[in-house]
Amino acid sequence: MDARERIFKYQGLGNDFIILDRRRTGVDIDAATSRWMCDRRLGIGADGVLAILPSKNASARMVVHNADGSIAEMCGNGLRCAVKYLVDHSDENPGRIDVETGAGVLSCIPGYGDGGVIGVDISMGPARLVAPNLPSGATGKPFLDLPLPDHPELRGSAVSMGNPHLVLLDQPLEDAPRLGPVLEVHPSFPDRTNVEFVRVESDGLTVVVWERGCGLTQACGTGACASAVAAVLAKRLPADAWLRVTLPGGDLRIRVPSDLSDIRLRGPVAFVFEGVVALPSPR
Ligand SMILES: N[C@H](CCC[C@H](N)C(=O)O)C(=O)O
Repeated sequence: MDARERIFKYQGLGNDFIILDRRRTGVDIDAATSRWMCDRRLGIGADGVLAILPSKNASARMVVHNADGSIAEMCGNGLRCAVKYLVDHSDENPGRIDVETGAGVLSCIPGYGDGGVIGVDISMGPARLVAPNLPSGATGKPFLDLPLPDHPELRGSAVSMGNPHLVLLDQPLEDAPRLGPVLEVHPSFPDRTNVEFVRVESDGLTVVVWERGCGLTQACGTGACASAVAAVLAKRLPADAWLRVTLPGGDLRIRVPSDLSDIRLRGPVAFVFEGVVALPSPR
């Protein structure tokens, strides 16, 4: 019989994740297993799986598996879920938890309420305008023009939060289902990309995200950060201020320092359920 193990479902603004705690064995899951787990009909259902593994440099290491089985460097909503899970399963209420991610070791500050951790404030590290997972032409310019078959040339901002983002300021939000899948696989991005459709408002942003490896999601933490960075670079919103970013699932708060050195992300998180699943042993 396949090995049975406990799984935990958490969500941040409706961006939902299955957590697998593999700190004892250090064994991650493969792409086929994460695809099955995320399948909302044949499996458990989620935008992704977060494997919690041992770390030499932090309390734990988080590996982000997208619903299509691909691995992402970083996930802002997922990290809030992982931090709540770690506190829920410890005897303390720490003031800070460091977690190792594909974007480095990130410091997280849990916010406590009646139900334990109800929100997390993350120092997301730097936003990068030049990175191996961004277009080679993205030489630190805030904008790049993307040739697209049968679409007027799009002007977007390529921003890496560890994972790649193409931010389209003032692109109609309703274009996301049509243009998102086309831009996700734009050849300028070596490892595909997340795509943000952004309406800039006087006091913040409204954003719809087509996520790499997931499609449309209710919220995207790194996407909210990348969108705020693009708006600050374009001088449409102020640096060094907490900005509202409204997504279909609700609001996140983002703070972009003028040097882009450490982007701050603040938002809610919730436990959904715990279960037992028979996972195929790793092939
Ligand atoms: N699909 C993303 C990872 C999840 C990011 C998102 N859920 C967040 O909260 O940052 C990628 O392939 O880069």
